[in-house]
Amino acid sequence: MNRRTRTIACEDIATSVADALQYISYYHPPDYIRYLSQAYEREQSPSAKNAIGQILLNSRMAAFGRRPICQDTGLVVVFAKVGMGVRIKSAASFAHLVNEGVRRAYLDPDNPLRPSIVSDPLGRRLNTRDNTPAVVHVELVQGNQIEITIAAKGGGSENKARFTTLNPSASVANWVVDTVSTLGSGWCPPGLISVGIGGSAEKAMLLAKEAMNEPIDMSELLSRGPGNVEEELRIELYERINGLGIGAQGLGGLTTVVDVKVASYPTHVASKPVALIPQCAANRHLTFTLDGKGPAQLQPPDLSQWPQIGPEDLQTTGVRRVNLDGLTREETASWGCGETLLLSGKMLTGRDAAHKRMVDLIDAGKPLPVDLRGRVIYYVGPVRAVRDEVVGPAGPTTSNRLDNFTEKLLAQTGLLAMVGKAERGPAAIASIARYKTPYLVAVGGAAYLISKSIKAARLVAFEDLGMEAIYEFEVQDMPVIMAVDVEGNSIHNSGPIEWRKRMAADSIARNIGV
Ligand SMILES: O=C(O)C[C@H](O)C(=O)O
Repeated sequence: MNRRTRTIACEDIATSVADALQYISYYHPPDYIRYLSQAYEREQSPSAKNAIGQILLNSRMAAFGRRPICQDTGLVVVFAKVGMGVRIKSAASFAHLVNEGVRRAYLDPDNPLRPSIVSDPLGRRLNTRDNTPAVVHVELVQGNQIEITIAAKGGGSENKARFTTLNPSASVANWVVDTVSTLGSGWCPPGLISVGIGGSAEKAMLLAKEAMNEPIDMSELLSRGPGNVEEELRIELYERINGLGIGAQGLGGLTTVVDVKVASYPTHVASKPVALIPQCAANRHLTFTLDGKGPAQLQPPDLSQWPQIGPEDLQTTGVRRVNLDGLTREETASWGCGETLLLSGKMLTGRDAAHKRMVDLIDAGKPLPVDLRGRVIYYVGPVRAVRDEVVGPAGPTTSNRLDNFTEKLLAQTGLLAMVGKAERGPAAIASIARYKTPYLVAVGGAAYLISKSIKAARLVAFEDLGMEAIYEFEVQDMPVIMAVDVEGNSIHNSGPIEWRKRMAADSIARNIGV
């Protein structure tokens, strides 16, 4: 190893961070694509297969179009290992240099990313407008280089992070499996579950967060067999989590995780801290090294490794075409759980902040700025449009964050249907059944593909909310799956149960040699 002190220019850090964030906004890691392609081939649940197919097609389109894989372009998380033989030529802090890179990447005019960070999280929750600040972890290590692992972590999967301190004798595997079974699918499976064990509370979380960026190698591990207790746990968790039958987008199916990561660290004799963090289908991370010779040189991945899935492969039989202009309650009542619909016509958008404002207006007895009667609402916060786009990537956001507003909105407005992502909670399902207002899902992680079915976008209300404002979209053949029907039946309840049973029956059949 070269032990001379090396000087690294501040510009190299900012430029490399900006380039890396642009790169991961449109290039999935090839290992994830390889594993997801295998999951697509293997999948037997039609809805889950369709969802994985959409994620793969979206990935290829994003890579060629150099536009974000997902509308949630993430919270930037950096793990920097700074060699003690490095001198950084800068009057500013390391975090400041990273944030300069973040700012440039998110405001890049060719591929603007969605600023999703709010300051004053307890109070006014004001968007910082350039996605700063990043979360930066720095470790001093031997050597004279800086190794930076950078990730853009989606909010939906981050929301499902969990932590516990177990008794030293308790089973980590049981806690992880029980916890994953309660997470629902807002974390956008198929992805990864990463587990950190030991250290202290914050150390366990960091272990899990860092481990999820390691290469995906579950097939290799399964064929060579475990070499230590961490690897034994990885295999057990991989099999048991997939055995839950959650499947892609929680629709029920064979693949919930393509890998499980486990990292551990010595801990107190009385303790067993355990952290769990899911990684969603918008799996975005990259590691690069700076050695004083300029910014990192990032080579595009070999896109021939991306499967050639086209829209024609995603048409399932019996797709129902729906005209949103002139939609009636009789028609929405005929939609059955699990059916694929292609929506055309006008729909409104609205997510967290717009829902809060609308319900505040209802509570204050004031009129809403837009009439929701007879309309369909899509829970989305898109990326800003560029060039000839009418809207940037525009995938669904997690619907159950809006459950608290649902009863009031359905009772007061005459809304006809809702489109979002993942399961609804019991109270929202009861409201859906009470007001006969079904709930549909679009595929989380297929945002660029979905944006291509949006033919026009018009700002309608709450402009100051930025990407959270209410728009009217005109869509053509936007693919969605019926998730909760007007009787309150939910595919997110029935799908996983069905696939869990099928997998259990299959493994019984295998064990008795049928
Ligand atoms: O913020 C979003 O657009 C989506 C969010 O990441 C979510 O998964 O709910």
